[in-house]
Amino acid sequence: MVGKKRNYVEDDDFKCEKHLEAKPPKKKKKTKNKNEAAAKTKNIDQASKEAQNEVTNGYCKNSIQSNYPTSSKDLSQTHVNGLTAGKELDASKKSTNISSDNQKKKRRKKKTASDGKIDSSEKSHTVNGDSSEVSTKKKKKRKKKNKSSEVTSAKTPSGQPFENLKALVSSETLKAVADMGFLNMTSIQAKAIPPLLEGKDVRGTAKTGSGKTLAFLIPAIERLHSMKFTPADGTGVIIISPTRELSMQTFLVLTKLLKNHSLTSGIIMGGVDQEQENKLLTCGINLLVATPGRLLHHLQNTKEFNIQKLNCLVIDEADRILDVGFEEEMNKIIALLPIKKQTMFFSATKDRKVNLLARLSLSDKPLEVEDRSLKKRATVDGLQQAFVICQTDKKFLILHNFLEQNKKKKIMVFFTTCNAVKFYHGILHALNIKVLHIHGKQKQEKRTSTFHEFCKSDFAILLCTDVAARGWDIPSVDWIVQFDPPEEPKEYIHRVGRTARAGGSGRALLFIREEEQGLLKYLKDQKVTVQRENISWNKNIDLHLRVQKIIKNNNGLKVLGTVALMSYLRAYLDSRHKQIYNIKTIDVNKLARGFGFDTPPTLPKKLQIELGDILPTKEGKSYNKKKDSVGFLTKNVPKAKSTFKPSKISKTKTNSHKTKKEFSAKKNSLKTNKVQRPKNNAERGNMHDLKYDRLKGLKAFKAKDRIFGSPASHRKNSYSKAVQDALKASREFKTEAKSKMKQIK
Ligand SMILES: Nc1ncnc2c1ncn2[C@@H]1O[C@H](COP(=O)(O)OP(=O)(O)OP(=O)(O)O)[C@@H](O)[C@H]1O
Repeated sequence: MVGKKRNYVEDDDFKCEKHLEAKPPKKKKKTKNKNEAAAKTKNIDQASKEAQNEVTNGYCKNSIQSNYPTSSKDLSQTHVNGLTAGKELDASKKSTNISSDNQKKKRRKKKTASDGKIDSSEKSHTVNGDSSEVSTKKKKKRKKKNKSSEVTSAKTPSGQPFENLKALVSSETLKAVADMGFLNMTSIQAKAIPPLLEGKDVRGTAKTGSGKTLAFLIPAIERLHSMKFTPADGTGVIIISPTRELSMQTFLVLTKLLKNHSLTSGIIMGGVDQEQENKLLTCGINLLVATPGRLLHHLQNTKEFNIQKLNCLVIDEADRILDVGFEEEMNKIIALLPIKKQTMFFSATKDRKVNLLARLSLSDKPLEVEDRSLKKRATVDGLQQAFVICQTDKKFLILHNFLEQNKKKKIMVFFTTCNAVKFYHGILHALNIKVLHIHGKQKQEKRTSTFHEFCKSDFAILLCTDVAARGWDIPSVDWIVQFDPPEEPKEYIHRVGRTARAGGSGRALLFIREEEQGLLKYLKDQKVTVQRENISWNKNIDLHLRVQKIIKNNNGLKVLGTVALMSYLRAYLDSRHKQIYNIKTIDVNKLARGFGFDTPPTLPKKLQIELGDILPTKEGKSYNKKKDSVGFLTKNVPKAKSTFKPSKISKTKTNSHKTKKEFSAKKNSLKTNKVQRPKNNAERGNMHDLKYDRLKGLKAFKAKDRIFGSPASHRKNSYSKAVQDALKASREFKTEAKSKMKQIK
């Protein structure tokens, strides 16, 4: 039972760090031989594993964090990497010192320079201790891997040190921050932490990867620490994040910061057993990280969820929370929370909707804290951005070429729809390119495991949707490729923000069609500079045929491709930014080729009608003519010249049905009757009567004559010969039928 004041994952996480700390260079230096050292490490590993199991088992019963033991470990591993890198840097510094000493000695001994080099490297091996056991290949890998960490250390913010907060922040928190390897505050941290510690409401905006998480977590922890919060006080801080992965990430940073505190922390989010979460909330979670939907559920249904003493509400990526349709939930959540509380909003971009939310939840006008450099440039300095203009059918060829050339890189490739991610994952897999994929329609377990696999990898390719665009702090991502431009233009900034984080460097490549260049104007307005680049794809001409073959032989992929193409069109149809994404500019043939189809697949009628409505049909210039040439849509949708107008029938389903039926009935009757076309109005009137007669029978025809009091003979003379013949035939038919009936009787 978790009744004591403690952080549930703390032990698990802490152990991970201990495990790493178990191999300090000094200890290794002392060991006499390699075997002894290896045995020692083994023992430590085993001991730590055993202890870890105990902890995990102990908490499995009571805490929700036990759902993510591996993820916690993995993530903490990646976070701890920074520390390890720091140590290695120190070690390398030592080794250089030693090497220079050696050189002096060698100079004294008049040895050759090359000898000196060898010796110095040998020395550095001794200093690093365990590195002698590591193969050179591994060392190279590690060096590469730590590149970004080195950059991070090199570019550690030169601002105020965290030590300056000594008077305001507890020693427990400061120690944890120091243990995380952070000495100086980033700009947003230096600006936001002091007013937040004073209890002010703050709306913070700063570039991606600038350390916003610590900026809101430190004051939130300090607030509860100063109030001596215990589990019996319930929840004092709620941190809302838009995605599950971001929640987990924030939660892990939180657990690191709470390492020396007795405050409790927990996480609730979609895709996790609610019963377990109920138990967790019953225990009293002081700092709670949550996704909006699940938080609302517990606020409405879990009686034990105690928020009476709620002090602080943090909304991370506030604009995204409203974008992804959580507006209603957020309004309800805010209505259910105590009015008197401190509120913090953080994001890399601003939105008008956030103003609305700010007005709803902040008691006074919030203090605007903004990274000054945002006014000059919306993205970080270490980021190189380029765009390539390509036609829809060439996009995949360029991507394939790009991935082939960057096999040893860590790459994220963004798509607009889940179906596109699934489809291209299948195709690349069939083309023997190993890729990971993540999207919103995946089960949570799969999503989490893929996320951690990508985090851990030195080089890997991750295909993803915008579910991965916000807040993910993945180490050493080299490239952000946007295969589809973002549906929401401001999402561009968040996508490219997954690289060049914390002072590091990275590159981004955007694929756009010529007609989508409106996005560049938007980006320019947002102070994002993107350079044009030309990328070759000529070598890949036969790739298109290979993809076609794959699709032909794999029905699953064929279906996925069709669905992905449909989703693409749907996204275009539904886009709010018609000035950038205009359906009229899409050439469906090229689009289909981009999805590996020779000719476009048959689309559902509903979508056909929607497309027909939107695309120019009168002129029949581009779309219809092109479609006709490959037979696309011609089966089901009439041509522009036809009297049948889709625009009329698309209003309601029932109406359209009627009109269609009437239309085809008229057409069929005209065909089967083979009646001559009427030459003048009089004849047209007679024709109508004749058709009426044919359709409804002679009886109805005569009854009509009776009603109007005009015998059929009255109009006889004006009838054309064909009409008279028809009348004669029907009369004959009638008498014949009568006589036959008599015979039967
Ligand atoms: N003071 C600091 N010094 C050095 N590195 C830091 C500091 N604070 C945070 N970091 C590191 O910077 C990286 C980015 O931090 P964080 O995820 O908080 O950024 P963010 O501004 O929230 O980004 P995003 O807008 O993408 O969510 C993390 O790896 C974190 O460990």
